[in-house]
Amino acid sequence: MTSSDIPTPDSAPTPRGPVDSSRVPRYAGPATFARLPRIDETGGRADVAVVGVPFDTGVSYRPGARFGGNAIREASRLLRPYNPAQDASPFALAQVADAGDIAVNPFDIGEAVETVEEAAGSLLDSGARLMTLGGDHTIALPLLRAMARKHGPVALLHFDAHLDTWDTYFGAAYTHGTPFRRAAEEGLLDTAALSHVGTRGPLYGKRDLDDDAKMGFGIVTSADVMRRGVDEVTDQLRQRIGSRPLYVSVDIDVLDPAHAPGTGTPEAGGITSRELLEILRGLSGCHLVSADLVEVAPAYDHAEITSVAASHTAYELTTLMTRQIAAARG
Ligand SMILES: N=C(N)NCCCC(=O)O
Ligand SMILES: [Zn+2]
Ligand SMILES: [Zn+2]
Repeated sequence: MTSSDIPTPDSAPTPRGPVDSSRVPRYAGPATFARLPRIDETGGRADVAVVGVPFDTGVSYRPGARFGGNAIREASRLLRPYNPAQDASPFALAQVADAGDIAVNPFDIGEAVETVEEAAGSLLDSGARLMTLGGDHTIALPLLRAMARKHGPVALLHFDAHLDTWDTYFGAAYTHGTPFRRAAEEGLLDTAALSHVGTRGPLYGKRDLDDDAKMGFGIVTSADVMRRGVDEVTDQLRQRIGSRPLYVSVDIDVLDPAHAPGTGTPEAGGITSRELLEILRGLSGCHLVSADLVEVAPAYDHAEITSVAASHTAYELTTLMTRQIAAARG
């Protein structure tokens, strides 16, 4: 590549947008996220790559999140191109493309983790930010490894019913309950800006909380969101994050089972989809480098409740990223 090949802010081509649902019925044709082009249809170019990771070998309870990405793509057919809550047309601001699925080994967690890290790394190297659709929460570890390689230690905003900072399950280090302990041990996280949001439910012991706090995490429980309200909570999170590179990881079980029944380890007393979407919208000043959305298990879903909530969550995250990309281009 010569220097003249390096895209400059002014030379960014007009993004190729989604299929127009006023001309082609939205239920027609194969599903990509939000009916966006596949990455091979944009010449391999994506400012934001939506990528699936069909993997659920790391779960401790109900399996099925390997089907999450495609369920979210199906539910995302109903999304529309203008996002009034953020006053933005995300798919016109930057190229968002569906990069398909990372083909990971379902029988070897260690190999799967390596494959995700490599594939995520090459998408990041191509200049894309990632909107990853899981898959179970194990995949956050290789994603964070790829992020840290590019950005250094990142701020983490983790929406989940669970801490996911446990040590091992049955002696296994790589599971969906342990990604953030591994990430902390490996120095992938900026310990001054780590937050869980929406945690609740029984733990193994008080020590779980002590260990978690030692890693640097602050906690906003689902009850805190209810008592203090979305605006106050979001202000506090934003202050903590500041201008650091931010990675957002959303486990769909952060939502109450009434809002997300289709997941493997549901816990009563969660936040609403309205609260989740509003907190995300409040992050518009933050430097969001990539995000994941995990633990959608469509076999336990009803009427696509969970995958619709997930598709809207990914839409808000994608909007945040495209707004920042467009603002940086000026
Ligand atoms: N990451 C999710 N969804 N769940 C973790 C639950 C771990 C456990 O069974 O204790
Ligand atoms: Zn969870
Ligand atoms: Zn989780």
